[in-house]
Amino acid sequence: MVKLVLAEIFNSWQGEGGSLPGSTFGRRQIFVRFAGCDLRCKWCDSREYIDASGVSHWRYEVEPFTGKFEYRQNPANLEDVIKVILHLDTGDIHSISYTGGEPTLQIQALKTLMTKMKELGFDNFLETHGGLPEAIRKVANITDYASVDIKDESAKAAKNWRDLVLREIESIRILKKAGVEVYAKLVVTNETKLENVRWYAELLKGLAPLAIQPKEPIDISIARLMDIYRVAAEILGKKNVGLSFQVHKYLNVL
Ligand SMILES: C[S@@+](CC[C@H](N)C(=O)[O-])C[C@H]1O[C@@H](n2cnc3c(N)ncnc32)[C@H](O)[C@@H]1O
Ligand SMILES: Nc1nc2[nH]cc(C(=O)O)c2c(=O)[nH]1
Ligand code: SF4
Ligand SMILES: [Mg+2]
Repeated sequence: MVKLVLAEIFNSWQGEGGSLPGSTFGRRQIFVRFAGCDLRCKWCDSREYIDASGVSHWRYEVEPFTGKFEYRQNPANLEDVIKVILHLDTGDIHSISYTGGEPTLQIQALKTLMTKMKELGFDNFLETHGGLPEAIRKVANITDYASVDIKDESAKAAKNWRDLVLREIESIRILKKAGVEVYAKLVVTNETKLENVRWYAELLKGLAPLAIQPKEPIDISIARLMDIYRVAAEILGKKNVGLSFQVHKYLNVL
């Protein structure tokens, strides 16, 4: 039987991605948040879920936006997960979002769930750090949309940060080749270096658009954000860069 180590399932609006192609910002989604991550971004807002061994239960919304949850023990059964997703289907669901933690760490279970959701008529949106291109390859042909983070040096996500960025680019290449609508997301901080932004933009040129997302809570200055944007646009082209904010946090929804 297929098992998944999950954190939560809920129904909301996609709050990130801005207006770039590949973004599903503002669309209704059912979010499936996987537990466990192999990176340690210093500003991660899902920190309580990145050590999977500490996530004994997953929770699911009883009804959308009620704030009422029920809890089940991990690992979850695929059948229960599908039942919960279908119960949360409000009839206006654009796509199912797989996030985390890092969903691609449980690639076999993720692939089974994504395949099942396609069979049930849903589109798949993958939110990933992209650091595992070999895993990405296994789900590329059942993914409709993907947001792949490029981890900035200031995130201090991993020891070999440059290698991580190159793997993220490789994941984007694999997704694009499979026909996925993919964009890259860069979370920027007041420590983000312009020379690094130039490097990411060179790597992404001709490959995917870039959403620049200020780290929350926002402390980067507007002047700095403008500099980062301009440097990226000079290399990627004016139409291939945009801002993204975590709008769900302003709405106070999940
Ligand atoms: C929690 S991560 C899970 C998916 C995957 N592990 C990743 O990092 O892409 C979901 C998204 O939230 C973003 N994020 C997490 N914490 C953030 C923060 N404090 N400010 C802005 N974006 C944040 C991540 O960069 C990522 O794009
Ligand atoms: N509404 C909403 N939009 C989101 N976009 C990315 C999210 C994530 O944590 O992956 C997220 C999330 O947790 N909630
Ligand atoms: S990769 Fe994603 S889940 Fe993992 S620590 Fe970074 S932001 Fe959090
Ligand atoms: Mg989030």
